[in-house]
Formats: sequence, C-alpha cells, structure tokens
Amino acid sequence: MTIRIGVIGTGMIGEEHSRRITQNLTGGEIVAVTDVNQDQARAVVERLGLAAKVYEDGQSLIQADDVDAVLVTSWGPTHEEYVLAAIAAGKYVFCEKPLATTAEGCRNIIDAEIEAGRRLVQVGFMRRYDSGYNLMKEAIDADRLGEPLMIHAAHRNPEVPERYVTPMAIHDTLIHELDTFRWLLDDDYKSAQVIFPRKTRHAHSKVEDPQIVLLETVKGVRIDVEVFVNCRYGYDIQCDVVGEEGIARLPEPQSLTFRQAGQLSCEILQDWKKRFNDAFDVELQGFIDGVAAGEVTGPSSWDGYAAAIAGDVCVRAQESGAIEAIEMPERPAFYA
Ligand SMILES: NC(=O)c1ccc[n+]([C@@H]2O[C@H](COP(=O)([O-])OP(=O)(O)OC[C@H]3O[C@@H](n4cnc5c(N)ncnc54)[C@H](O)[C@@H]3O)[C@@H](O)[C@H]2O)c1
Ligand SMILES: O[C@H]1[C@H](O)[C@@H](O)[C@H](O)[C@@H](O)[C@H]1O
Repeated sequence: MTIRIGVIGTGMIGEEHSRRITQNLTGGEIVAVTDVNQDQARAVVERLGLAAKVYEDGQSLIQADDVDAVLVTSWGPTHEEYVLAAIAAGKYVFCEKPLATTAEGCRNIIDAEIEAGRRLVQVGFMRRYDSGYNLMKEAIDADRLGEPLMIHAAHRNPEVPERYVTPMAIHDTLIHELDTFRWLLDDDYKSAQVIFPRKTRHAHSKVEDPQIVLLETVKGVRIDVEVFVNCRYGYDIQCDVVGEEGIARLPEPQSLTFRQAGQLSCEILQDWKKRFNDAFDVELQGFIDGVAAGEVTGPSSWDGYAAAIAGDVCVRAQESGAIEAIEMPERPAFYA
C-alpha cells in the first residue's frame, strides 16, 4: 500500500522531505504540492521529477480525494490552519515544528483531534530520532548518570533571514530544546527566564541575538540554553547532561579529522539538513508506516502543546526580564 502524500509549503524543508520520501524512504509517494509561491512549487516538482499535481492552495490540496496524508512545511504561523483542516478532513498530518506559534493555537488542534476521536497528528520534533540524543536518553533511563541535575546546551545557527524576529528565537529555534528536554528527562517545566547578553553586530535590527534561556523543571533540574542564531561559524547543537554520577555529552556529528598544512581540523556543518539528515529519515519513515498501519505514534499534538506552553512563557520572559512561572495542564487520557 502506497501512502499518497500532499505537501503544503515547498521551501527548504518541504523540498528536502519530498526528496527523502521520493528517493530514500519506502511506502510513500508525493502526489500533490502547493506553495503561495506557485513557481516554487512547480520548480520542486520539476527538480525532483515528481508525478505531482500543483494545487492553488493548501485547503484544496487537503480536500483532494487522492491525498491520504498531508505534510505541513509552510511557515510556522500558517501551520494551525492547515492542521485543523486536515483533522476536519479526517486525514493524517505531519506538521513541521512548531505545531502552532502559540499554545492557544496548539490547544485548538488538541481539541479538534480529541473531537475526531483518534490521533491524526505527528509533530516534526526530529531530535527524538537522532542517534546521539537516543544514546543520551538510554544512559539517563538506565540510570548511568544517577539523577540528572543540570543541562548546559547551545543552539547555534550561522545566520537567519530578515523575517526572523526576537520571539522566533523561542518558537522557531528553542522549541526543539523545549521538546527534547521534556522527552530526555521525562519531566515538565516550572519556570523560565531569558537574558540578553551584548548583541552581536551580525544580527538584524529586529532580533536580539544571542539569548540565554534559563529553565527549571518540576523535578528541579536547571537548564541553560544559549540560542545564538548569527554565530557565523556553523550549525552547532551542544548538550551536556550533568547527573549525580557523571556527565553525558551529545556526540559531535561524524566527520573526518584532517592533519594538513599545519592544522588539525574537522568540518563544522552549516545547516540542519546534514546535521539531522538520518533523524529526518527515521522520523518520516515512522510517519508513513504509522499512516499505513492506521496509527501514528511519533511526537503528538500534546508534545507540540507542551513545548508551546513553555515557549509562550519564554516569549513573555523575553519581554519582562523576570523569572516567569510555567503551568502545564493535566495531560488528557487521550494522549497517555
Ligand atoms: N525540523 C527542523 O529542523 C526544521 C528545519 C527547517 C525548517 N523547519 C520548519 O519548517 C517550516 C518551513 O521552514 P523552511 O526553512 O522550509 O522555510 P522556507 O521559507 O524555506 O519555506 C517555507 C515555504 O512555505 C511557503 N508558504 C508560506 N506560507 C504558505 C501558505 N500559507 N501556504 C502554502 N505555502 C506557504 C513559502 O512560500 C515557502 O516556500 C517552518 O515551520 C520551520 O520552522 C524545521
Ligand atoms: O527552522 C529552523 C530549524 O528548526 C533549525 O533546526 C533551527 O536550528 C533553526 O533555528 C530554525 O530556524
């Protein structure tokens, strides 16, 4: 059985996911695409040699009879509308992060999914499929570190476009850590504070950069995350979990070490594509297999909502400079 997939938003990751479904994965076929920039959608069909129809808009793609499942890879603020429409049409939907840019938007999705009576949504939190993070999770779960006490982390991008503004450091970038640490620690957040160090001269006027986010979990773990999206030198994801008995460090991506011309060196990756390439493959294969089996099991709308609740508080903390409380509602049995 081949799952017929429609893609909404054929920018960088929409094209990447379409390519991997077509060239690397099994059981899925891209039959429909759309983008507000129709030329872009047509160009992707052409580049990848897809046998896909180009739709005028996301809503008509979702309604199409030959689309079994939808991939939402458009800009963050458009996700909620398309995920809600897919749920209303009874179709499985893989939504890139963020599920919605606010907790309220995620709550609307949760309410609609519960109303529909079955899980239809998977959120694109791909770090849960990364081999390095999985080694860390296994070490924590096997009690190899003792109780986790602290996490020191960094999320660095070489640069961001002009449309990237200060709150996006939270709901577009930190959202990965907000999900990953809940999952790694099996914990939820209690408070957040955001500190702005001296601003880099490489940042646009509308983004404070870098930022330091301080989180406290319900179990008392303290987390500091440096978000630095104009760091210039590369795409760099760092994470140390400090436990009672030792420290686990996220492995660096595999690369050759060169001894050459008086230098000892290795490559630093420049974007998320290579850094999480394998994780994206596993993540999307899981989604396709889940749709075929009639049960999606990846990160849920609840995970998207939990991250967004913490994210909203972090945005508030960006504005107030204060330590802000995070309150998580009780998880409905539907997402147990
Ligand atoms: N998991 C990850 O690591 C990862 C990596 C990159 C991007 N993303 C997420 O994927 C999404 C897209 O990011 P990107 O880097 O590909 O951005 P992009 O700007 O390259 O592509 C987004 C595309 O969506 C289109 N679009 C915007 N509004 C639309 C609408 N209403 N309907 C249809 N198309 C619309 C744009 O024209 C553009 O072509 C974002 O939510 C981003 O956070 C996730
Ligand atoms: O959309 C991208 C993507 O999610 C990357 O993984 C992250 O590092 C960037 O900050 C974000 O803008």
